[in-house]
Amino acid sequence: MDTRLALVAHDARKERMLLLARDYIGLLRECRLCSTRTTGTLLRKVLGLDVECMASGPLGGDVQLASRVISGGLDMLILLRDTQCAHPHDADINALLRICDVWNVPCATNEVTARILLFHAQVTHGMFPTPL
Ligand SMILES: O=C(CO)COP(=O)(O)O
Repeated sequence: MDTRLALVAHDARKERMLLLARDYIGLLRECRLCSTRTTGTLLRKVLGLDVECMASGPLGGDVQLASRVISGGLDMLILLRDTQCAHPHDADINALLRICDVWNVPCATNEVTARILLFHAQVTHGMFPTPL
């Protein structure tokens, strides 16, 4: 499977991201992974995953991921969002989520939806419905 998957977690969700990634480690090893810098570094160090790192979120990493969606280079986004505080780059986060909707890229912003998407990807080998 060659699914191109972006994994991003705000600080308050990084622990949950690691647990989620550990649960799906077999699937993730078969995907092409990219992340914002701090999330990606953690996934590399703690789980040994091969992750391409963009800039950190506050430094524009979400915008880099949005650009990748626009150029057709991303199949799925998991962005575990911290809803309890404002972020200096809220505009970038909203842009990334909007661009996923514009381009019909499956996108999860909470852990339960992320698990549903990963389960689906596992069962279908990364096949998502194509819009008509
Ligand atoms: O802020 C983020 C996404 O909006 C995450 O960035 P980091 O992975 O660099 O912490």
